[in-house]
Amino acid sequence: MLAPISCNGYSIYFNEDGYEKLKHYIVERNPSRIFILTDENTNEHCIPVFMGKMPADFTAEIIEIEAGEPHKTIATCSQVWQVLSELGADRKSLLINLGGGVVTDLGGFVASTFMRGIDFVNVPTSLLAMVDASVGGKTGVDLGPLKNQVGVINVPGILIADTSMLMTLPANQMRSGLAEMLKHGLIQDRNYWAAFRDLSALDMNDLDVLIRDSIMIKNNIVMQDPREAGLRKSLNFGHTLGHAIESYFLQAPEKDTLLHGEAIAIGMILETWLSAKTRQFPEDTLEEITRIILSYFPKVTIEKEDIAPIISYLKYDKKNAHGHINFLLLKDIGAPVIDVRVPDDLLIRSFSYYNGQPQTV
Ligand SMILES: O=C(O)C(=O)C[C@@H](O)[C@H](O)[C@H](O)COP(=O)(O)O
Repeated sequence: MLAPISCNGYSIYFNEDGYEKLKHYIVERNPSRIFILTDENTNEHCIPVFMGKMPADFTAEIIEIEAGEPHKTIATCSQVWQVLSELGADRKSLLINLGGGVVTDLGGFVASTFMRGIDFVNVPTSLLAMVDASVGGKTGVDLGPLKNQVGVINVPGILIADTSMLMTLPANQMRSGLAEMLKHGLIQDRNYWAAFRDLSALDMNDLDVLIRDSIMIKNNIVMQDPREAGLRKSLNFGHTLGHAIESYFLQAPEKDTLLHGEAIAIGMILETWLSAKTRQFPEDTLEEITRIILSYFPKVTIEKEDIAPIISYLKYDKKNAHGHINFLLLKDIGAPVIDVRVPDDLLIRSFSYYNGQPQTV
């Protein structure tokens, strides 16, 4: 059994232990009504798993939203607030967010604002939500293509990380979560990063431990800096350019949208290159990181004419201050440097580096 992880004001429980703790939590809090927020995919694949692990007399109203990043909007929140209201939710209601990062981000925000705040519980069902999105208290929605522009920091009552939820997850969604796990190694722990050099050498039991360790890396950072005054910015490695790329692909009609982790994988290559150019990050380690990331994430075509509009999205990054774009770069693996300014010509050249790398299968 994996031991629980103690966070700021709540705990993360693993697998079967999580459902036992949820049962106690419900008895203790005695909510007047229980609602489960889900999307069409998790309603089909994960609600049956969840219900199968709860007592036979457990009842809840299911609220389903449309799946995918384009639905992580204030309009979807309005619909959920409306349904909660129509179904008679009150301040003692409990919202269980059962889904990937869109459901846990949006559901956390809906719960934090409905009647000025009701209890919520996170049951992440994607790898990305399990190791990253549902941990640490960032909740919110996008503003058009701009990522997570509206939200609050607020934590769930408890979080269940049940790795059996991942059994039905498509391979591209598993890869998307892997990007955040790679990030946790790069910003904090060389040994953790090394575990991903050869994924074929790992089995399902290793995955449970890697997920637990990933959550621990993130949680250690969040505990020290819950409101992102400094250290927590390291969790944004790969996200300055990664979010800009994700936003650009979200709104470009001729482009297929990228999953969050797919965009962050590109962002990590670009930002490691910038680290080598501005912070003496070792060139041989840059080459290794690029090779490993590209072995998991096939090259994405970024044309010359895409680069300027991508860079223009950087002005919306939440780490910006006083009109400056602040990058999180690395001196080495496990040695983040916050608030680095990077000249525009280097930004453009970082894309040439990415585009010049050999294609992987
Ligand atoms: O929890 C954090 O802090 C992070 O930055 C983790 C990121 O991986 C995550 O994607 C987060 O939602 C992005 O945060 P944002 O503040 O850049 O929207």
